[in-house]
Amino acid sequence: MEATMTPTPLLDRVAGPADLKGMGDGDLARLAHELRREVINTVSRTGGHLGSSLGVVELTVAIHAVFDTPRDKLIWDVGHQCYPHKILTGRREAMATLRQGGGISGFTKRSESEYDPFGAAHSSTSISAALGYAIGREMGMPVGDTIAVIGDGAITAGMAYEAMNHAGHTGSRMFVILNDNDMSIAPPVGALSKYLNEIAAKGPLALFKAAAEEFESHLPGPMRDGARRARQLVTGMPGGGTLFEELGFSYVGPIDGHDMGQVLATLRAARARATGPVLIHAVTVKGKGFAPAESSADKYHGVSKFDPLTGEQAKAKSNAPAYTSVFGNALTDEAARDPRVVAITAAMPSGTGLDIMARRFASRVFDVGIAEQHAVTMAAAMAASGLKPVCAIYSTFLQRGYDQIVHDVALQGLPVRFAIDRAGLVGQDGATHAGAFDIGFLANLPGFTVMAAGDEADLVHMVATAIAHDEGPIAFRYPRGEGMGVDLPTRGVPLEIGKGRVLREGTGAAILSYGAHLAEALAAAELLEAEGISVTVADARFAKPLDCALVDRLVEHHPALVTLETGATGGFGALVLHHLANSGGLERGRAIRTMTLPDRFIDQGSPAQMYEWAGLTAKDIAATVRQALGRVVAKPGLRVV
Ligand SMILES: Cc1ncc(C[n+]2csc(CCOP(=O)(O)OP(=O)(O)O)c2C)c(N)n1
Ligand SMILES: CC(=O)[C@@H](O)[C@H](O)COP(=O)(O)O
Ligand SMILES: [Mg+2]
Repeated sequence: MEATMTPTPLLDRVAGPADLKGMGDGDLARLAHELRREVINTVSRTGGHLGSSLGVVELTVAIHAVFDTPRDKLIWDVGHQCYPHKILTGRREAMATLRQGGGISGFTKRSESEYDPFGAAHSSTSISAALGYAIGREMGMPVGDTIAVIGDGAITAGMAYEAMNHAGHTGSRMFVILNDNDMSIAPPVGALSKYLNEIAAKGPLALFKAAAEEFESHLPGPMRDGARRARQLVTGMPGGGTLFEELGFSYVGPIDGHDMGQVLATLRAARARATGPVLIHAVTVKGKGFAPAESSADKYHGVSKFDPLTGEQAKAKSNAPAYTSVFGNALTDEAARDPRVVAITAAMPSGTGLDIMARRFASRVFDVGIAEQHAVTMAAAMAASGLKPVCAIYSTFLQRGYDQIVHDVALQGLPVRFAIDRAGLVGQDGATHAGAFDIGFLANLPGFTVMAAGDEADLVHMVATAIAHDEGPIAFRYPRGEGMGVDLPTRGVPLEIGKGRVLREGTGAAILSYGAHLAEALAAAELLEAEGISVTVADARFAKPLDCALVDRLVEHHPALVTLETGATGGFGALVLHHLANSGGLERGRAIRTMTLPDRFIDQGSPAQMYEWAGLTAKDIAATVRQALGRVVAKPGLRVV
């Protein structure tokens, strides 16, 4: 393939950032060109976050050329754009394993490289981390400069302002590079995005204020003159110019983030002169240099394997609808019936399936930007106003809104509906994106109703249940990807709160499943049946209120009970044990086992691989049942005991 055979003579000379130091500016620009091809070629074979990585190629080369990493700490916000950085920092070969089981992570990760000083994957943490390192340096730790690269999407989150507010106060020397490509995963929303567009529209180097004026004198002639003229145009602006300056930062920019000359000159000037916090505003293009990415609506934010010439992506193999679209369609149906239904996403309209509802009811879907905390509190007040808000947030990102869930929703008993996608292990995004903790952290809250969909049809019913439930907060979880392909009901019917269902009756043992691993529970029952162990499989549906009568029945009629969930310890199984301990159920002499995610973070792989590592496959479930029954089956070659 032509693209894969493109020669890379400069990149071939780069074993690490030190090799960039001897290169002239022209070579650095050529290196960026080679690096971009390399990113396209490698990601075409693995899939991953392509568009964001292509947008920071010049920035990456320039930062490593100008700064002294790893002593200087380069911190990528989210880290999904770090592929060029990985290639330049000794991981070029390892890129073939990107996001694969046993391979390198799709994000920055401290354990992976000394060039990754701070792990990421959840957004908007970089400025706090850069400030933490800067304070470390000020207190005598072996740290050089600190540089945070944050996108225009990530900088919508409150945490970025908490950090800038503090950095403006400490006055610490640090650099924030705002990578403004006018895109989040979806087009960015909000007043801030509009504001950044207005600044960018003033043209290159239009605003050089405060300490930045000092940098100006260190720029090469033509840039200096342009900057000075531009600055004169804006002098007299009240308060010194940009929002960032009001927060105590020197603002430099906007610069063209793909013009290597401009980027290098700006970074060199900033590095030479900065005494306090500096924000460099670089305007970039998401998907830069790869026409299919640049011209697509999502700028190839996240792609599967693709043809590096045409950009055509590999298609999903399954024909079953994804849980996300089942949810999106079911919610749209509910919204059509009840005008009080509104939905909220934190910058993930397509990932959550709310784009489906937005196509019919645009004014009732609210994209709040990367602002999960705000999303939850706003939803609480929407509920208080009489609306029926559905907060659709991935399990892993809901963690960020936890105090709001406790304080604003649960304590006030407000009927916010939480649609929790990406429950359980998600695959290539790895541990940072696993939906591991929501069962435990919601079911421990007084007044919360907590459900998990056993299959896609049940998800439709759970959407209906949540919409009908006005008595307090309610949540339902479901996994990433396709379901079992079961027939979907034409209309969701509210479930009886706190009632599970039995799918298969047996006498030898019982499996009580909570959530979409129901399919594995059924498969385990088949395996056991073949060995003569007849198994009851029940779907709890509710972690809270727990169907205690069902639990008691299973314990009474079976010598062994195994609970199953795709969540961490302290979740559904713990609630079952809690009930049995307090009701005397544990004294009946039954063997009880809880199957949860193990007490460790599980790195990326395919979901099937990850569940294998977690010990949650159908075979593992069957083995746990056997073990509970005292029927230990030996591995081949070993004596049966
Ligand atoms: C707390 C949190 N919420 C949501 C996400 C999902 N997410 C990952 S990247 C992204 C968009 C980031 O946009 P931007 O910072 O502009 O970077 P770009 O992709 O444009 O380079 C979002 C919403 C996340 N990683 N973390
Ligand atoms: C970087 C990030 O957080 C998102 O882009 C995430 O990778 C999306 O995950 P899904 O593919 O599951 O929507
Ligand atoms: Mg962006």
